Amino acid sequence: MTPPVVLAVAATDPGGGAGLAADLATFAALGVHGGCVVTAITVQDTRGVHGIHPVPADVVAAQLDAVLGDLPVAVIKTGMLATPEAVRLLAERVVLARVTSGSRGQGRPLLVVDPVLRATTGATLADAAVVAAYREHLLPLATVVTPNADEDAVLGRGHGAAVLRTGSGAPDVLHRPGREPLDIPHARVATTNDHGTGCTHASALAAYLALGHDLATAAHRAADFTSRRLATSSTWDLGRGRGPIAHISTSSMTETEGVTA
Ligand SMILES: Nc1ncnc2c1ncn2[C@@H]1O[C@H](COP(=O)(O)OP(=O)(O)OP(=O)(O)O)[C@@H](O)[C@H]1O
Ligand SMILES: Cc1ncc(CO)c(N)n1
Repeated sequence: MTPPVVLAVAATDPGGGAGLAADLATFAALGVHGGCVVTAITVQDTRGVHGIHPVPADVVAAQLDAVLGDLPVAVIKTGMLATPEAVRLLAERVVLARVTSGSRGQGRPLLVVDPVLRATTGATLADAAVVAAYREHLLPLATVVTPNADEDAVLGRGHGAAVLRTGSGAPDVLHRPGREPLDIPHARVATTNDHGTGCTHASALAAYLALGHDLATAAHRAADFTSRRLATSSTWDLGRGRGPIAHISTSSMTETEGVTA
């Protein structure tokens, strides 16, 4: 069966924990085809972000036009967008894009915005101009935004999109316009091997939406998927800082047991 297509618009992480590596691994694990538009190359490791090199705006635009002009993108998931120009030109294309085949018919692709403003390590990943561009151009188009508590405070509300507020030890809370907030409980995993957790969670949410689940169901499943990945990485010893969240499952590790040992 032809899978739905989810397009990640985000940056690279050479260590493979966060950004596009997390997005594509999560899409593959959940059975959707993933595209990836690169907005920036980061220099980072599990200890911190050492450099961010934005891709020129016309090259971001050309990548988007290539994919959106060819594949039936059901859901667009954004991560680090790096510049206000990238935020704006993506928003312009989201308005014009149409899903030309697949389960969602002829409408606009759904839009999952993971506002990457700060890394787990505390590094700032977006400046005030990027935040302003999010507020003005992208958030009003979003199906759902997935800020953590800090990002929620920085971005504010009033843009009309649903908000799945994550992190800070409490359950995730899904806020939908005109409806009561809904708690999304998830099993808490005691681990510092969590680099890339936000990217993994938002990508799982995007994949479940592409598979046809409603927002509440997709949020429950994304929380469950993320907890299971953290449970897998909790026993790992990778990197000198906050190790990566697992992008492989316990069962795929069993399959390869002995091959690399
Ligand atoms: N230790 C944990 N155990 C279980 N779930 C977790 C844990 N840490 C985070 N999560 C879940 O993962 C999702 C994303 O987490 P969080 O909001 O902390 O990401 P983030 O701050 O955006 O991450 P990053 O900045 O690394 O991308 C949320 O659903 C959150 O509840
Ligand atoms: C590329 C990239 N995207 C997102 C994050 C947030 O964790 C990160 N550290 N790096």
